[in-house]
Amino acid sequence: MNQVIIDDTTLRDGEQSAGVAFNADEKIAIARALSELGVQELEIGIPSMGDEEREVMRAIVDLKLPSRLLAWCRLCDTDLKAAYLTKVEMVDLSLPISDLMLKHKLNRDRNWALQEVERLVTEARLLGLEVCLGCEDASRADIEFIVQVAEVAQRAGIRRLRFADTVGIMEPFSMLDRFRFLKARLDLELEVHAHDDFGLATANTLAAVVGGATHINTTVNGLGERAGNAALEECVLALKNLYGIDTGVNTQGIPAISALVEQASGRTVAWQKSVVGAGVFTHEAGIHVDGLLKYRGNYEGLNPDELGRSHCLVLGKHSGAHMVKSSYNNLGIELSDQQAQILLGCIRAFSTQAKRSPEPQELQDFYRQLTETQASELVTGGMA
Ligand SMILES: CC(=O)SCCNC(=O)CCNC(=O)[C@H](O)C(C)(C)COP(=O)(O)OP(=O)(O)OC[C@H]1O[C@@H](n2cnc3c(N)ncnc32)[C@H](O)[C@@H]1OP(=O)(O)O
Ligand SMILES: O=C(O)CCC(=O)C(=O)O
Repeated sequence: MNQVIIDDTTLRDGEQSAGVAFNADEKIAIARALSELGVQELEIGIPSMGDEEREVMRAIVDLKLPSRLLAWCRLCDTDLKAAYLTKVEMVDLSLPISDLMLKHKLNRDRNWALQEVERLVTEARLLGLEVCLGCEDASRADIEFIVQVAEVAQRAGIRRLRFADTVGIMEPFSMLDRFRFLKARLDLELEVHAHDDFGLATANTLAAVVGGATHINTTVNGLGERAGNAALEECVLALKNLYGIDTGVNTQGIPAISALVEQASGRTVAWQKSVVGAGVFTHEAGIHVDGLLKYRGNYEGLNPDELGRSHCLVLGKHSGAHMVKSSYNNLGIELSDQQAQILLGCIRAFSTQAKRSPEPQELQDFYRQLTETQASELVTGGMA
């Protein structure tokens, strides 16, 4: 299995999520945190956005982080010159490569694309910049034309080709085919950039890796245009656990960076969001909790220890007697089987009505009511 380098684009495509705007301090903090986490490459912004953006990018460059820093550029002189001013090491020079976008976005044709790629890659190399050729809308492009452009670009000095599923329409089997094809035809680093419009960004990214991608674009919490990009946390954990690929990312630091980006972006992470959601290691269902109490491995696909997190077992409508006994045990109360069944009924009724788990004090109250009822029944029975 090939090695995989993460080129995280939280600070570029992540910030493109409508309504998200990081300030300078937030951009710098996120760049620093990603680098400390072990992410090897960071796409830190779009220099052509103006002086302010360039200044922040330059400030990130000045941090001298161990990660390689990239800038995103359109295929034009102004963007390239703006990128040069930031002193980043590498640019992603983006060509809308489908006939659809060449015609309907740029009003250009394939010949123009080939000439401009050759000219601008040459210029970038003369400026001392490493180049990734970004193929925007690659999923709707003629793959033979992608190869033709890549060959021209390679002669001009690119080291990498980015295949962007700009509108998020790929599915894993087609992505696998495309990357196998590109890998067979090109001797270049290959990068995948996936969007989550159909919920397949991570699956498509993994498929690209199997097909030969050497680099993957990710964003923290899956932030990004529309439905977002492939989530850093999902890709890292899936590559590690399902494919045996270590990306060099310290998984223990993932919850903290997720919280940092959640806060800076103003985009709340869903409770059940894989890996980083607050509830993804919380269990209520009786059969699962019983299984976990007996042996964690029974219901553990992803080990929360990898993230410095732990399982959380809660009482609710779907609980079973084992969890009821265990919860009361934690309060120093030993329940009989019969008591556990009665209290389970109380807990179910409470959770359905209150839409939450009972607090320890409420469990104590249920128990007190139960024992008082049992005592009075004993007395009544004795008097009868
Ligand atoms: C798929 C992606 O995610 S691509 C990245 C998208 N990100 C962003 O757009 C966020 C930041 N963008 C911006 O700040 C601005 O759009 C800027 C500074 C880049 C450009 O701003 P403006 O010059 O005002 O142009 P505007 O955004 O309205 O239009 C885009 C122009 O770029 C052209 N363009 C778009 N992509 C490319 C490309 N890859 N290469 C060359 N030209 C391109 C469009 O055709 C249009 O040019 P036109 O004026 O000749 O029709
Ligand atoms: O061309 C690229 O670098 C990819 C740009 C992008 O963000 C996309 O196509 O979704």
